[in-house]
Amino acid sequence: MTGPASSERLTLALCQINPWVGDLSGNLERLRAARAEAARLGAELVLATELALTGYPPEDLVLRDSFMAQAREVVATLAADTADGGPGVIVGVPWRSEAGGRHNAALLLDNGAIAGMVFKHHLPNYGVFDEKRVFDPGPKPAPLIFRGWRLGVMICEDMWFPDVAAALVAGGAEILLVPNGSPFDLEKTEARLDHARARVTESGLPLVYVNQVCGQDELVFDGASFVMGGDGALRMTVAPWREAVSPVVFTRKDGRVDTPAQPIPPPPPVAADIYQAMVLGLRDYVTKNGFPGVILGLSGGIDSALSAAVAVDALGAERVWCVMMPSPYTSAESLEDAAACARLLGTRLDTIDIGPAMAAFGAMLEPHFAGRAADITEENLQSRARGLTLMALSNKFGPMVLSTGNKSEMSVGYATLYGDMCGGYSVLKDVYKTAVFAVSRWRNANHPEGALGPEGPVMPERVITKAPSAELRPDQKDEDSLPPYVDLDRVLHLLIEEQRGIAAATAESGLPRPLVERVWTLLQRAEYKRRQAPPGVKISALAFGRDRRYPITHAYGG
Ligand SMILES: Nc1ncnc2c1ncn2[C@@H]1O[C@H](COP(=O)(O)OP(=O)(O)OC[C@H]2O[C@@H]([n+]3cccc(C(=O)O)c3)[C@H](O)[C@@H]2O)[C@@H](O)[C@H]1O
Ligand SMILES: Nc1ncnc2c1ncn2[C@@H]1O[C@H](COP(=O)(O)OP(=O)(O)OP(=O)(O)O)[C@@H](O)[C@H]1O
Ligand SMILES: NC(=O)CC[C@H](N)C(=O)O
Repeated sequence: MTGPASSERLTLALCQINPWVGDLSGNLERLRAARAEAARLGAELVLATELALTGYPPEDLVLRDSFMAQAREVVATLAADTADGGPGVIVGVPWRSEAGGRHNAALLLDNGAIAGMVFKHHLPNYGVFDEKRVFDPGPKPAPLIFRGWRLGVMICEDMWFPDVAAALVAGGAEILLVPNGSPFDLEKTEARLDHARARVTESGLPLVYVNQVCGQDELVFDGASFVMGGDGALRMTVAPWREAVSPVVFTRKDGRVDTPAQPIPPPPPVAADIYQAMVLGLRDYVTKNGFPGVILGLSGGIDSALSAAVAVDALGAERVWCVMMPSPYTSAESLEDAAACARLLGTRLDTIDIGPAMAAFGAMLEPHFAGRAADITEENLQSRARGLTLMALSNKFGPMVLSTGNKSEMSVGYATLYGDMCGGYSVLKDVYKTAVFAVSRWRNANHPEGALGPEGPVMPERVITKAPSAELRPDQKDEDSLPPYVDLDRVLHLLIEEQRGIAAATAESGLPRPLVERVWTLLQRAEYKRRQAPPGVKISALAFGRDRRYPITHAYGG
């Protein structure tokens, strides 16, 4: 089916795959498999994602000469494959130019050789990106010539500005091809489509956008590749959150290049995207770091219930181990709810009473605490007894501890260092508590595509409707010490994602200024805790960590 493209027709395969950062030989095999599938589907050209041969983002790995040398060897192997008369490949790889620059490059491989290359011109250096640290910017590219077609390749960020597309148009490009390593966040889909449409409107050319689908530390990439016609209308979308090799046939007629419109499904609901991001982020973190599974404290509360559900959907019930660790303050309701969650999810549930640990620490510290009333110290001891227990089980049996704190808690420091903050990874870290409720409801009513967990509900309704409580003292409720979560989350969103000051956040939220001031103070004061928190999936447009880098020590008052 394959062979040279006819002069009027080009079948291109969008290669939405999951490269592993640093696994060059594995990525070579992934690309070979995708190319074989593309050939089977009749494609003449495979469009892979940004830095597909090394995985994206490779960060400081590219500063190593040995890494760059290995990337070159893998390119030579893949280029040699294309001597078979099958599809050519446009593949992303870090590349040293003749002049010695280190570039984020896309290479065209065809007929057994490197047939052309472009270097990324705009290196993103904001938010989670640090590309200027490791790459040199390339010149504005010229179109690559492939079997009689002039292909305008612009790498990810290069689509976000007009100048690269303009240079490609000036060079006679007929189609714009955009390989991406574009991380998911809740505002990203719209931004990508807006930038793509702007480039199409300026150039009149069709545009092919292909993105990787994977989890990489705190980033998750949703795929969501698409093709846009020269009129700015979508011609085809690739389902997000899973790998795919999707062919698209372009025809050239009367000097215009186009592809027939395919049905475009409606975009998924926000809760579905948040859920799928957490599932893929956790699955790839656990799998790529070689853990047999995860272990977590299941309290009967909503955070651990949702974290457990995500873990089961990501890894399968047999790789998720839940532990209920009651104290004298644990209610019968919590014990029942934890048991019901584990039953619905089909996971193992052990019960380990932390009463003996509390008694032992109480006795050890008693002479030293003499004359001091019980306070938050004793509450934190309970949280730490649980953290210690989970860490011991992790050490003995190998599963990674899954941390369960959400973004509302991480914002205000409502979590215990070396206690419930123990863990290797967190799925809720960038999800506000109000979204935790919404996503839990969504999962109880839906079975996500590809999920390994149950078809039906994953937690009893009562877990969603009861008042959140840390149960660290009798009758404790979160809202005794925090504003109601709807108010807290509203203010946090204004202060964090919207970057408002106290006065603006007060005016926009309509909430009392002292409440906003208190949230601001808690937010600033908790930076030291966040620096010690485990990594977690970036979901919002401004996640803690690389995206929002505030000093721990500062005197700015908001
Ligand atoms: N700037 C800074 N740099 C470095 N360290 C700093 C620091 N400021 C305080 N510290 C240190 O941090 C420690 C205090 O932090 P930590 O020991 O964690 O304790 P702390 O933040 O005082 O208390 C834990 C909070 O989390 C809440 N909690 C706990 C457990 C579960 C939940 C839940 O529902 O999810 C909520 C609990 O109700 C309480 O409000 C002290 O040792 C203090 O010296
Ligand atoms: N009794 C318990 N048994 C097991 N784990 C617990 C228990 N209590 C707390 N944890 C662990 O500590 C985390 C912090 O929980 P806590 O109940 O203090 O507040 P939370 O943030 O409301 O969480 P959740 O909604 O899961 O209860 C829980 O998510 C859970 O992983
Ligand atoms: N890899 C990149 O260049 C990513 C930057 C781009 N603006 C995006 O997030 O989609």
